[in-house]
Amino acid sequence: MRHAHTVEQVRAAEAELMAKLPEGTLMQRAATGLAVAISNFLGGTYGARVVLLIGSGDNGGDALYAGANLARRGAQVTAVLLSDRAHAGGLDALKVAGGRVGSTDDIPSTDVVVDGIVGIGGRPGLRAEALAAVRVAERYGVPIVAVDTPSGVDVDTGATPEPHVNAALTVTFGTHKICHFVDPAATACGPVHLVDIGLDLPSAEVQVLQAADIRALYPVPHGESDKYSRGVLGLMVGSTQYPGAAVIATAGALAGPVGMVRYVGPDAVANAVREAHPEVVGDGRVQAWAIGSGLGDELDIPRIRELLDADEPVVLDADGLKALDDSGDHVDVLITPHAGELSRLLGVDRATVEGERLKYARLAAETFDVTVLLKGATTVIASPDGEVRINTNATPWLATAGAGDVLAGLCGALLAGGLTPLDAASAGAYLHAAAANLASAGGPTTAITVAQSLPEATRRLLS
Ligand SMILES: NC(=O)C1=CN([C@@H]2O[C@H](COP(=O)(O)OP(=O)(O)OC[C@H]3O[C@@H](n4cnc5c(N)ncnc54)[C@H](OP(=O)(O)O)[C@@H]3O)[C@@H](O)[C@H]2O)[C@@H](O)CC1
Ligand SMILES: Nc1ncnc2c1ncn2[C@@H]1O[C@H](COP(=O)(O)OP(=O)(O)O)[C@@H](O)[C@H]1O
Ligand SMILES: [K+]
Repeated sequence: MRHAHTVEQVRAAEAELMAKLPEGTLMQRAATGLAVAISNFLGGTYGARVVLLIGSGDNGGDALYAGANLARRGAQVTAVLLSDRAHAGGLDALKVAGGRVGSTDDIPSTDVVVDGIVGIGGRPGLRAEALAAVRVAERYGVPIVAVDTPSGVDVDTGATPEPHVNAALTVTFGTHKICHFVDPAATACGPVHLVDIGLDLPSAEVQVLQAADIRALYPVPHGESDKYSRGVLGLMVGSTQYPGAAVIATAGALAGPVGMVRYVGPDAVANAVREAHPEVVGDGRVQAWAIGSGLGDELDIPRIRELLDADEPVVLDADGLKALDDSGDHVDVLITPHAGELSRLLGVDRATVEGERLKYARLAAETFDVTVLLKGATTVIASPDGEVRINTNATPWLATAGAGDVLAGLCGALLAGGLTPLDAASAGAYLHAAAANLASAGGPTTAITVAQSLPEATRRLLS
């Protein structure tokens, strides 16, 4: 599991550790890890040209000491000082190692720019001088390695309301920060490399589950299992308007851990479902529901509200979201909106939701007392008790019609298999993305192919 801590948590852990260590130890650890990462990024150090963009704080200090390290190993290192103040010890170390102070004119011919403008002490946005330097790097296509965080992003929310650095690599220290996982800032980080500096941290509200975590959650059948005890899922999805949604969601459900799937809907659609999936049966007792994908004209809000109020857990998707209200106990409900659907639920415009995905996923979880799975390039999952999980392993090829129906069916199956809404959402998002990676293999794919790749993705996870 990966953890993303807040700036406040990082500062507290840093203070505690610094009190026990000789002054400067943490910065040296950070700078050494940073220098190694930059050297690996460049594929070597000797003769490489490195420009450091230096702000007024310790983020610049990290960059200067890393620059000194690289200069000692034969790199030509130039610092561009963007503020009246620069970390004095770091600047001296750079000069002693043979580095020099230069200007933005050095940027076009360098191999890499190191963004030591601001880290966790920064406010969103870039001041004029910093912005001008970053623009030169962008204009000349020079890759930027960000120190701790890409300068200009909002570290604790992942929002990017102002201009910011777009990094080819981010090297962070001690723990991940929220901006490393939550879009749009996560995209601005590029790959994130974590350097251990020995911080002792409390539990984090934001987590990214890894394969081993999902494996531990997955409901694997055992010798005593039968099709009922494995869980039965009811599907209320698709319509004569969108029969494909029913077929696709059913494919997602059957590729989950359930023993049986029941389909409830118009005869013509039920026939289409059974033609594609003969194992599907009709109405009856279930352990969970997946409701809403492609319901179109079939949307029956009173019936959906009855099911939301009943004991069985529910995945509520797409059109079904129109039945959600903020009264009643919905802790066993998982909703799976994309940003547009979440914006309608909350009465906020879509761009605002996309700009602060973590905030609005959390707000919806709190307002409706549900677990929220907010779809997108990175998926944000927020539970009503404040826990947040981010899924980061998807491919943009997954942005294809019907992919959300597969996810709703799969999450329903995981709920029917006995997982909590938070765990069902986590395992669902992870496996959905893993299946998409198999289905796509770097090229176009379809929702049905993603569903068909789920068993193999699950097999690889469990083996
Ligand atoms: N914590 C840890 O465990 C460890 C931390 N370490 C490192 O320390 C970093 C944090 O350093 P930090 O506290 O000195 O803050 P930092 O990010 O350098 O900003 C400093 C100043 O920048 C300014 N400024 C603000 N916004 C701005 C903007 N938009 N554009 C331009 N300038 C802006 C503002 O000062 P002002 O100019 O307003 O007076 C602010 O005070 C951390 O990210 C990591 O790299 C590691 O060495 C070891 C372990
Ligand atoms: N840029 C992207 N990168 C990775 N995954 C994405 C991206 N955009 C969308 N997705 C994923 O693709 C799926 C699309 O679902 P959805 O928007 O509901 O489509 P539909 O309604 O057509 O089924 C979601 O799982 C979402 O997280
Ligand atoms: K930075």
